[in-house]
Amino acid sequence: MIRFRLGTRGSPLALTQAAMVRAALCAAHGWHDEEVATVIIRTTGDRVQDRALAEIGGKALWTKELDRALLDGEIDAAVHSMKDVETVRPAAIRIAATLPRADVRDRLIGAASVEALPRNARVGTSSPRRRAQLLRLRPDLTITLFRGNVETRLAKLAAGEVDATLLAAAGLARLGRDEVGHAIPTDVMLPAPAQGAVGVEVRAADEVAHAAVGAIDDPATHACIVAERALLAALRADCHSPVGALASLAGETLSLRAELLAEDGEAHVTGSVEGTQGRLCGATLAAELLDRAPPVVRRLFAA
Ligand SMILES: NCc1[nH]cc(CCC(=O)O)c1CC(=O)O
Repeated sequence: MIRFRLGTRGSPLALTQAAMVRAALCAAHGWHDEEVATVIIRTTGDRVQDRALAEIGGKALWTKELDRALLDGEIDAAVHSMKDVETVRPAAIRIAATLPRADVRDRLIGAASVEALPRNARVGTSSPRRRAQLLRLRPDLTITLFRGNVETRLAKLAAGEVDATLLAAAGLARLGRDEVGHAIPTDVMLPAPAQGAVGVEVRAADEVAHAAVGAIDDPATHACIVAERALLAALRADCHSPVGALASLAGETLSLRAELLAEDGEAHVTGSVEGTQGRLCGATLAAELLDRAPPVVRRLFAA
């Protein structure tokens, strides 16, 4: 008997994350593996491999089809890498759980550190944040567009298309590739908001699914993700914006750090805030950063 249907993208990373959610649900409710169905949903982002995602312009590249399947009742919940989830979600959908967060850092593959990259090295990434952060530290680098799932990128690197690339430690670890590359400390490069967090969304009106999924929520991770996403929302930014952000929780106190950059890293602004309320921390820090941002940075963002 199928008790619960989990929707996911079909990439190896997405399937691994869906399996983690399934295992957590089974452990929490005493269900058997075969009682949780994994429904693979193909998304626009999976089909478009050759252009920068930011260039396509459309948002919701990874979530639109999962949202539709969820709202149509084809699935009971959708599993996401939270960093790919749009800043503003439909009112009929809500985040019911985040799994305990993995290593939040990026890993550099191809050199031991950003400083150790050879002069004028070519680094492949399609992330505007990683591009801006790298160019800020190393204006001599050539950043080239790099797409595809984790294994594709590692293959392109091995084939010599670029000298180095950056990938999230969390994704590498989930694919059993944790030994690849070198972790970049978060004080050198702040990760993307919500990097390393797997989230599960349900229909806002589905109390049964909400309760079932809520049982696997990690409240500390959830609080941090709320703060980081609130910052993005206040900036009217999304996962294609040159923004790094990282929250941590000590007791009741949230600490949120963030960085906004110009596209080519020629200017940036960083700051931090502490508080007990994630949404307020995010909004406060966003306003404070916008206030201090150089014009070339400010014009990329909101308000
Ligand atoms: N944008 C792709 C994406 N979305 C989530 C992860 C990694 C897993 C995570 O951050 O939870 C990745 C790959 C990467 O950035 O290297």
